[in-house]
Amino acid sequence: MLEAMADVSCNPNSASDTLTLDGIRDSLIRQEDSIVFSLIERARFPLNGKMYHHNYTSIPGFSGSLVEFIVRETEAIQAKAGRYENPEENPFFPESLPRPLVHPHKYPNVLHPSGASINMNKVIWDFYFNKFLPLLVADGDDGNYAATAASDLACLQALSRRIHCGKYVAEVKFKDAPNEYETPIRSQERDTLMKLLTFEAVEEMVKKRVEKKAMVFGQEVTLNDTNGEGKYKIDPSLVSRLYDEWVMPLTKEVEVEYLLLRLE
Ligand SMILES: O=C(O)C(=O)C[C@]1(C(=O)O)C=C[C@@H](O)C=C1
Repeated sequence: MLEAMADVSCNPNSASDTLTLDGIRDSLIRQEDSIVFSLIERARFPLNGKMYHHNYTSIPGFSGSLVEFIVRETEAIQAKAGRYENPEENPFFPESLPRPLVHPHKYPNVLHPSGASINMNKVIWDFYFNKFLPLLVADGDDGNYAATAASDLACLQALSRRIHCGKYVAEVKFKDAPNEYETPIRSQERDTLMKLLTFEAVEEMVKKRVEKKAMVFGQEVTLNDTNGEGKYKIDPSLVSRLYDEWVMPLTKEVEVEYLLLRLE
């Protein structure tokens, strides 16, 4: 019998669920699995660099890279199916997305309304393609552009969802200690807010855990006892670096942005 698993979403499932820091941290832990698996999938392909060049494709009526074309088109289909009605989801190309065609699901929204204006996806796009991806995958071109772009999008969506959960973390931290947060919010002190919401010991645990997950999920599984010792599908220390340099700093950036708008 399957036991109930930690919920992957930060948004409560029903209006009666209360937001707690422990609950959100459990969701962030579960999302680590999705992120590590998506990176393992992307690493099956080489860089396939042509996909990212602006002038490589000549798609009628479209100007941009092939990966941008695929992401825009996929987001448009997913928008029609209601993906962005969920307050946890943020599109990479929010301009002119089609309206949902399906019956709307009523997502409880526990966030302050200004939270909806925070979208860090341009920064996520930039670090993912320009800094992180070349470290994750081998050089080369195997021509599997559509499949590679689909796996890039899976990574981007998993990272974006996790980073934007910063809105929920900030909401719960504010509700737990409004007196501590109100003064720096009123005087718009970013550095004070950043210090208040940072827990270094938690960050150290996150880095260690994601590195371990990359080892466990990315090992070669064989039927003898060796299990491909020491050979991993992605470099475990790179996953820890991903969290250290980009995922956690951007989550905190989302938290600060959210708090700065919290009393509007
Ligand atoms: O768990 C928290 O309190 C968070 O704010 C999340 C998070 C993270 O991104 O994992 C970010 C900041 C804290 O320093 C610790 C962890």
